[in-house]
Amino acid sequence: YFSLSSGLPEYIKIVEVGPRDGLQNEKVIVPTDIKIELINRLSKTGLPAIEVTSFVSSKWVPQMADHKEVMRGIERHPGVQYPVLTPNLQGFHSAIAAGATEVSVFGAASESFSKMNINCSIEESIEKFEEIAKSARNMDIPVRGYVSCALGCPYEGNIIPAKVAEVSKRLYSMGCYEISLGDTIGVGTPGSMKRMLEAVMKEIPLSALAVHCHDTYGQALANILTAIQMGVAVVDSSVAGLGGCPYAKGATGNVATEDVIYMLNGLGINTGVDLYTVMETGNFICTALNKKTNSKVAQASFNTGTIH
Ligand SMILES: CC(C)(COP(=O)([O-])OP(=O)([O-])OC[C@H]1O[C@@H](n2cnc3c(N)ncnc32)[C@H](O)[C@@H]1OP(=O)([O-])[O-])[C@@H](O)C(=O)NCCC(=O)NCCSC(=O)C[C@@](C)(O)CC(=O)[O-]
Repeated sequence: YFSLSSGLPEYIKIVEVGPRDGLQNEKVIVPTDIKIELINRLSKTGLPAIEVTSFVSSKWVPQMADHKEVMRGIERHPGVQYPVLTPNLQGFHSAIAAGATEVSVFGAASESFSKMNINCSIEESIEKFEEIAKSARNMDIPVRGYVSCALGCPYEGNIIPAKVAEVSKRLYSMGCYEISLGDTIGVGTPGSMKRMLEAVMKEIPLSALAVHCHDTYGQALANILTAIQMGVAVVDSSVAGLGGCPYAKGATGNVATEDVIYMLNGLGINTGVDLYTVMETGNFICTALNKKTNSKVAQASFNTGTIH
């Protein structure tokens, strides 16, 4: 739904990826009860979707080894989606057995990244995702699809928009209800975001697109603004700007949920999310991890004691 006056979406759905993308790269294993409390607190902020964990190999990503316990331990709030990452049928079946009701498959627009991240080529990954999509369809489980390296790859550098469009189309055609376009290493700019989205929008309805921006080069909010000006109405973000992919060296955190909400509030766009409660949750997880928040809005508010 667009506001006629601004040309921007009236409502933006925020997909909170902090408990998964935010924590997966933390070196010290975060206790399971802290992860559960983080998700329970996030559930009370008005966020419509919270990515809980990944059903991946604990040898590859040790931080996500407690996926079953986290999935089983959280309180689920009505109206909130709790997706989990599943790279293959094995992960899908474990996720469902642990009570997951939505899954995400995660592909890439770069061959090298696909190999490094999930140990198979793009083509092989599509076959695995098709198996998941088929089983999910039979069980009425919604599947979300990620495309990593949409604006650049840590191994290959530039990625052409046509490749992003091609992988996105394959995920959409197999039944993914939404395609989240990941700027995995945060190298994109409003220019490259626009070119990439123009290519993807030729293949996929705008209503099925999301953007997932990392802030490595400080471009995330500008890139998100570009995407929403083009009509994208789903934005992934991470509380306190935690995050980074273990297979994308040097990639810093995801864009902070607090900063996205602050920008959207300023644009008069509804998210249904309470900024103050998200900031308190950011404070909770940063204290638990003994680190400083990456959210500029949280830093400013704590420094000045006010929220604008
Ligand atoms: C995909 C695999 C498992 C392939 O790993 P593999 O070694 O090729 O798997 P395999 O099928 O050959 O099996 C080898 C072993 O892994 C086990 N295994 C096999 N599958 C599973 C599973 N699902 N869960 C648990 N265990 C599993 C399997 O049971 C076996 O165990 P063993 O017999 O040796 O004891 C591996 O490469 C992996 O776990 N990769 C982790 C990838 C990951 O989590 N990356 C970070 C998330 S992606 C991201 O952050 C980007 C994103 C989404 O945020 C968007 C963006 O910013 O771009």
